[in-house]
Amino acid sequence: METELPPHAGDALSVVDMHTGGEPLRIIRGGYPEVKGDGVLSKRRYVREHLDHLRKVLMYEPRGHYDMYGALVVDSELPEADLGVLFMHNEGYSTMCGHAVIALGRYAVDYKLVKEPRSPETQVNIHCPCGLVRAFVEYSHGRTGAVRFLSVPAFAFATGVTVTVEGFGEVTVDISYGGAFYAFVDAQRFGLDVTASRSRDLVDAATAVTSAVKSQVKLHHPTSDDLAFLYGTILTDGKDDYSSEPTANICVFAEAQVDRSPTGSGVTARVALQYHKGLIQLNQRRTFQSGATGSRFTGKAVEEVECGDFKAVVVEVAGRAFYTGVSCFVQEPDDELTHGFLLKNRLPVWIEHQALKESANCTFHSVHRFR
Ligand SMILES: O=C(O)[C@H]1NCC[C@@H]1O
Repeated sequence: METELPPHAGDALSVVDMHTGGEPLRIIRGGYPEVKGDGVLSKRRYVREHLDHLRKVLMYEPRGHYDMYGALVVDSELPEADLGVLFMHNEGYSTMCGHAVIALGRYAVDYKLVKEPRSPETQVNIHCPCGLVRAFVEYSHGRTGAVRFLSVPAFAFATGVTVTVEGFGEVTVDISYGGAFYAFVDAQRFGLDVTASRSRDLVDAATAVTSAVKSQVKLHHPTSDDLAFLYGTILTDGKDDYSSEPTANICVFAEAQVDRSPTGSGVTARVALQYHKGLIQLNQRRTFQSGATGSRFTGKAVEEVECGDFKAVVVEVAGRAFYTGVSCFVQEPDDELTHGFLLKNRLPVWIEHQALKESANCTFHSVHRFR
């Protein structure tokens, strides 16, 4: 189908839209300028400094929405990578995204970014900012299906850290890394239920925790300072002991953005945490359910590895992604809203004023790190 473009200026941006467990993924296919940089991490810095206006065009309204998520395929410096990728959301560029890896696995096979698809699974090596993630895409009779991926080394960073949370007092959290750092808290601490409470209440509690951890706990990653930041807070149903029943969680990341999926990097971090606490064994698979949509991923720790000083695990996460459409976006020079906008009603007022990102004049807890 040939699409006739309406009046516009500059390059049109073409995308393929997918969703994984309800979480959108807008994959940029064309119209994006060259991304400079020697490697995926330096390309991530480049787009942040030079091309951030295009993230807003594609993620924000009127073309996207507050919770839109995107991926830009880039060249990777790793010989074993089939593709590199940069992730984008309502606040910037994340370092890992499991729901995107699940969608990109299918996309890479369907759009021929890998040479020869193989049955029953085609391996797609995706170089994410956090490192190389190996995806395995079901492939049969020319059709792609479910995807599983093996994470970068994941580890419990600290458990039982008490922070002072605006509006809630002292809250004890665990912090774990699954390609991005998350704080984990049982939603019951706030009198909430991850599957039944109003999203607004879950967002307020999780955002307050994120803000507190960001200002009170200093994070560290053994391989790169670019990875050492808190991406969000995951509220759980507290069901961390092994069970064949699903356990639910909801992830609030970036600027109070709500993941509709069970969160691939969050499942990775949560499995690492459960393994660290001795609650699950290697190869013991658990099912993780999104508190937002009920969609499910599975996750299991498959191998013990080291990551700097940390005892880490490789986690396998599995899920399904689906195509929702293709679009071509344009801009008109006399449209005063063409650059994109967000309704600023998601953050609690006190956080908007205090600015989530402020890190100056913070007192950091020194936390016990696991070796
Ligand atoms: O599945 C994930 O890992 C991602 N979903 C949105 C937030 C995380 O980056």
